[in-house]
Amino acid sequence: MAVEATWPEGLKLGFIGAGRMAESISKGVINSGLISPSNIRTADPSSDRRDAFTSFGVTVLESNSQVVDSSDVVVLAVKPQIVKRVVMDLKPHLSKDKLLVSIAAGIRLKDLQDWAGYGRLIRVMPNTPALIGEGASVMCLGEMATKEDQELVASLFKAVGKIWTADEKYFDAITGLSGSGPAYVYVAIEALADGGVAAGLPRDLALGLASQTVLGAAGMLNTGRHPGQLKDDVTSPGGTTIAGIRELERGAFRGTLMNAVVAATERSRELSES
Ligand SMILES: NC(=O)C1=CN([C@@H]2O[C@H](COP(=O)(O)OP(=O)(O)OC[C@H]3O[C@@H](n4cnc5c(N)ncnc54)[C@H](O)[C@@H]3O)[C@@H](O)[C@H]2O)C=CC1
Ligand SMILES: O=C(O)[C@@H]1CCC=N1
Repeated sequence: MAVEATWPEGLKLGFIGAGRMAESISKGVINSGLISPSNIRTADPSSDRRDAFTSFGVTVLESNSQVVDSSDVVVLAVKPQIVKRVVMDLKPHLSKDKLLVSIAAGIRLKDLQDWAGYGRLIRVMPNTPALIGEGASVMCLGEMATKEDQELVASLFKAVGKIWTADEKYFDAITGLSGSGPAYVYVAIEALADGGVAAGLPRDLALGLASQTVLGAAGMLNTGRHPGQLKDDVTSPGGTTIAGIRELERGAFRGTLMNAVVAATERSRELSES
């Protein structure tokens, strides 16, 4: 049986950076009922982003150091390129009583540990469907992270979807698959809708059908059946589906998706080496 997500009463969660991923996680945990907005705080140089967080009840502070000072768990949610500077600026405020969680693509635990000066760190690769409680997240633990820290972060991300623990060596590939993956699916939905329009459907109907078809097809995996079996169930001999699949194969659909995951993995690796 799945363990229920719990969050200790009054424990404060801070986000350094109030961008899209921080918003997906915050709204996801608020909507799940795990944490109330009054126990979440953030800071961001963009007034639009500050206003966005204020609008759903999160406390917006003046500086990153205020977020750290007033939080027990601090999520680094800025772009990978500025993580080093941000963490080094925060170093005087960081100490072992803070659990630091990084969601930055391509930023390794050992670098974070050097910059932060301690190892009570957890690295997580989430994805944006956390917003609707359907996120896919993976974590790996820094040297000093405890079993309780792992459970706390598991609770946080379980409230917004599914969470796995994996060795850090897999993180570039995880980023290329589940971190970036929602975007590949949106491109596919857009293309399916365009196909419907090309075949004469009104745009609204085409987009509605494309979205619901992808949602329903993904939900069918909960039956436990393999995607190949589910594909065969749709595909009548000499029918319409095999005519469509033949075109997909002609266009190297599978190879193209595989290459997309590998290209994103390589980009994550580059970010970790820069
Ligand atoms: N967007 C996604 O689907 C995913 C993003 N990530 C990671 O999450 C992190 C954030 O990405 P997004 O939310 O997409 O980016 P974003 O650009 O939406 O958010 C970053 C935020 O940081 C703010 N910021 C810039 N400088 C700052 C500073 N010095 N201090 C505090 N805030 C500052 C920006 O104004 C912006 O609002 C990245 O490291 C990314 O690799 C991880 C998984 C998925
Ligand atoms: O595109 C990016 O770099 C981030 C990391 C995973 C998803 N978005």
